[in-house]
Amino acid sequence: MLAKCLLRCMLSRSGLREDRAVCCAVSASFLAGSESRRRWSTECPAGLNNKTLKTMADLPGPSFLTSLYWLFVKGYMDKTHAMQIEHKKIYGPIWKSKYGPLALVNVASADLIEQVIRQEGKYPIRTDMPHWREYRRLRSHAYGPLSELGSEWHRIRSALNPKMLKPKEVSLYAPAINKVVTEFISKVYWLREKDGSGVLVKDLANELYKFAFEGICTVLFETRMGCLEEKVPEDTQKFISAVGEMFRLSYIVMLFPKPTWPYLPIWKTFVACWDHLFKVAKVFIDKKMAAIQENVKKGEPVEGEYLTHLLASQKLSVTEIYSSITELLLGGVDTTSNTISWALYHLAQDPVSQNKLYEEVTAISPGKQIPTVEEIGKMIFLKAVIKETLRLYPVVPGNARVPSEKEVVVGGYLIPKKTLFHLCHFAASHDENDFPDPFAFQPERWMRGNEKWKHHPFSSIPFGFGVRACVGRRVAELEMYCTLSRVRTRAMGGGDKTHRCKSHGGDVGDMSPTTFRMGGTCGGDTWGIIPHKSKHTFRQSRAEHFFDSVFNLAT
Ligand code: HEM
Repeated sequence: MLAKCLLRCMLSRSGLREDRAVCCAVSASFLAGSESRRRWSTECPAGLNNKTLKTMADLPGPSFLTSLYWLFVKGYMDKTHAMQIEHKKIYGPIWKSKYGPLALVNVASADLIEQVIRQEGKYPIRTDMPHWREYRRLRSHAYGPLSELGSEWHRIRSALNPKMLKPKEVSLYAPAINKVVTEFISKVYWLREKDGSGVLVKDLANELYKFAFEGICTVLFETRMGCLEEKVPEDTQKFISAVGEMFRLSYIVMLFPKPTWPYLPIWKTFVACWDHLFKVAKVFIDKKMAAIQENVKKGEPVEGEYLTHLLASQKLSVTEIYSSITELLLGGVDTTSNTISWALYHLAQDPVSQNKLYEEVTAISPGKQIPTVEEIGKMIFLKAVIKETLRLYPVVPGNARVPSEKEVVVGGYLIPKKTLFHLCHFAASHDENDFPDPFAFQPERWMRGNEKWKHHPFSSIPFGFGVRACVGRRVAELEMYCTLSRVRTRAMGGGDKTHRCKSHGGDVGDMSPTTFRMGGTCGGDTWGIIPHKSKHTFRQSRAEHFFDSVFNLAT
């Protein structure tokens, strides 16, 4: 049982954001796929048959005790993404990890990740999420896109997808998202003025969580939550904290056998977090339903975007809508926000890229105007900055798949069905064969025509791939593009004068009236990414690192 718990814990660590949905990250042309890519979905590779294939028993990998040693003695427990790279060096791109009687197969190269995904079946499964499902059973809630499985999952996704994934539909959210961005920028100015130094925004990560939550609520409910106001409504601030706490406890709950859960104090807190998440979502959904009923009573047309459309389509029951919306809200809190934090952090460190972005944005969308969706579409470098940020700091550093329909062939090994595959995205997106100097921030890698652009299409798939990929991808991208294209920072001091790390001392260089510094206590209680000058790491514990990046607002 301990073994089973540890296994779940490992996956939860590395694949935490596996609990959060994703969309297809690869272009339509690639989705079409070449013959050589397709062959993996149906048959063994040429020249191999079941007799020449190796089996699970032939896979290299650490023993149970060795795994424990890595986690607890070598200290990789809270940085399993880094362990992916170390294990790949030792065992190669495919290895098994044993946890007592259980074994999982790790794949850590782009081509092997592709092979697994192409054989994932009609209704891909990440993991069975027993603790999330148990909560829903306890409260008689329905399952949502993150927690549902099989054909029922497919039915839910079919209802949620259209207004989330079709670029034309998603572009309709731009004006609403831009209003939130405008408020965010004003808030940054206000916080900067309010601070004694006149330049520092102390807790940027938290400001971005609030911004992202406001953004997703605007899309789903067409209602403002007031997250960016001076005094944040208690329920919404609590929602943000509950997301972090729920993910933190998710990981701990899985350390214990299921029969013990009802007796654990942390299970009670875990349940309380979910109760709050469901409660907040329900209040907003009920308000929207009442407004629709009112319109119907008055004989007025029922108009609106995401939730209105979902309710009107009647494809999901009301309880399914409660659960689906709750799970969508979860995906909107610390995904885009952490990515924006990291992007800003790197731009602050890299005046050349910062200026390149500034030049691109101001050339395509001159003046102070808000870039249109069409203009954003032309901002190639802006998109490269986000892609590079997600390559370096994938929101989901390790995902999972359980091929449930039939045995699969991966890397010349015949693997029985229902085997748990750990997709080591962090190792793949830091492979120097695909990305030379893999830890360096180089947005140019993503510019077509650049020699460095040549990488395997599965080497960095931050939103996943295929039918189970992130449902929020298009909304997330729009939100990140709108934000970065409007913060419009321009490096003025040049060199290292444009950024100093408070934790490491040193002054902050030139302080023009258009300069602001952004500090952050990072990650909070969530599996956050801590932007910090000298310590890029994924941390779970609350940390007080400041990243004091200096920006010169060129508004
Ligand atoms: C930077 C932003 C984001 C990233 C990098 C990201 C990444 C991911 C990834 C990797 C997955 C798993 C995909 C798979 O297993 O193949 C996922 C799933 C999911 N994401 Fe996102 N996500 C982001 C933002 C969002 C947002 C804003 C929402 C809410 C609108 C969202 C909602 C979901 C949901 C509901 C799932 C589960 C989908 C399913 O299982 O069918 N995500 N996401």
